[in-house]
Amino acid sequence: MKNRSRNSRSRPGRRGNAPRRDPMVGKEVDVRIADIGARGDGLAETAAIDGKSLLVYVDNVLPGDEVRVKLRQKRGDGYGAEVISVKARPTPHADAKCPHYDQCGGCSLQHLPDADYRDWKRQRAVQAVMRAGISDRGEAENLVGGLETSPPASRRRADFSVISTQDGVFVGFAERFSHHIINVSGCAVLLPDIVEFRNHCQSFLESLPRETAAIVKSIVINAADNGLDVVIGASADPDLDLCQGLAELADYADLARMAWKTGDNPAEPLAQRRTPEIHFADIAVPVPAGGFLQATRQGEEALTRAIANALSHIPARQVIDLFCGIGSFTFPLALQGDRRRVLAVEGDANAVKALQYAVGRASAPIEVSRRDLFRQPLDADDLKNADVVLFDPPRAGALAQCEILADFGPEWILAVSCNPATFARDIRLLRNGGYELQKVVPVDQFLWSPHLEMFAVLRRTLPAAA
Ligand SMILES: C[S@@+](CC[C@H](N)C(=O)[O-])C[C@H]1O[C@@H](n2cnc3c(N)ncnc32)[C@H](O)[C@@H]1O
Repeated sequence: MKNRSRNSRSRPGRRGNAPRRDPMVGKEVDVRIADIGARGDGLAETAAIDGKSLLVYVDNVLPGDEVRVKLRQKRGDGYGAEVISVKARPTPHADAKCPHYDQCGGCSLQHLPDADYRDWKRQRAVQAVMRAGISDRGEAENLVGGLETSPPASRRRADFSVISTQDGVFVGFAERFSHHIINVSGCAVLLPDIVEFRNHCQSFLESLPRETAAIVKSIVINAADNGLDVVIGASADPDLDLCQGLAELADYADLARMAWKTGDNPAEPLAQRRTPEIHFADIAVPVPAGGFLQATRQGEEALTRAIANALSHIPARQVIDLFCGIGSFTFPLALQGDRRRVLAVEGDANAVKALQYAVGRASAPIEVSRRDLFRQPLDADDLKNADVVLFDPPRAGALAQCEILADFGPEWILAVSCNPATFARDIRLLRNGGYELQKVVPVDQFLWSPHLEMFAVLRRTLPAAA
């Protein structure tokens, strides 16, 4: 059953200005899939239509597939398109691992045979290295190591959207090609505890009057080491009955904590049995409500291992950990292998507070600083005593900081990135400043999706600016 959201209704008063319908939308064409693009869709070129061939992006296909497609919506320089019929599939598609695969917009690459999937992901890293300026494919291939993949059922964070309509309650992810939310009562990538709690939430919301359930808009779940940490996002505050019902649900599911967040207000705890904690290098760190965690424990371990391997060749006493969050890498940097002094820098107040608390309890050689690294990156003076800088920015990358590192960075830089596009831009900047890219490790924490994390080692080969 579809959920009808306000977004999908036509808006009165705008009809007179409605844009003209694109005459290409709805056309049916035959295509042969040439490749899988960066967002995971099949890429194909149509035969000439009105004298011009078009690029189409097709979901759920493999290179070599011959399919008839219907053009849906304009997308960049081409059109998104939907398969109407299949003429040939020279490579058999892999069986879907998830019951919602046909509908869910989440992990769209389950139909790739495993070896092809792994190769496609690794090639995303090779392409990013080439976009960073290493144009020789052989050289780029040599720099990129094997893909580190997380297993199914290991994702420890879920951001579910929630919508309650006359057709029912929907707690899940957006459907492919639409804003409709589908119920994901089973999920091949999430930890089973998260899926089970999602199912409890749906039943609970279905038991409420519709206008009460309708204030709930999202459910964010982090799996801490000692239980689930849940934040319910809503458009209004809960009344006493709802608070009571939710506290009972939290108790029944043995959650570590449940919090409520109205609009942009801070999350307020509704029920807490234990402070949610996560361990880095055996140090327990309290997890802020809805705070950032690496998506899987295995992914975090792969990145930590890659950092440790790099540092085993680098004599480093002073390390700067930029965009450090609650310290996934900070504690291993300070406490594993050679002990090092670490300056850990982060913009989010809750993350800084949690990290400071854990550093104090562990008496670790770590100084924590809160700073907006987009507006106020570390300058030459801040960087002068560092042997190594590690950075792990959000998807936007670390442009402002890399501009300064290119001129004044230390001998070694370790870069972690969750976005191949900004990774390429930032690494290019550093290379132009005199760094050599020595190694890249691709880390797959988002199984069967186009997302990819990368770790890179860079060494200065030209002197820093005076
Ligand atoms: C990809 S996470 C990495 C966190 C940490 N390294 C880890 O592995 O857990 C990016 C971090 O950058 C922080 N961040 C985002 N924008 C920032 C900014 N402008 N200045 C400083 N930190 C920022 C986020 O709060 C988040 O903790």
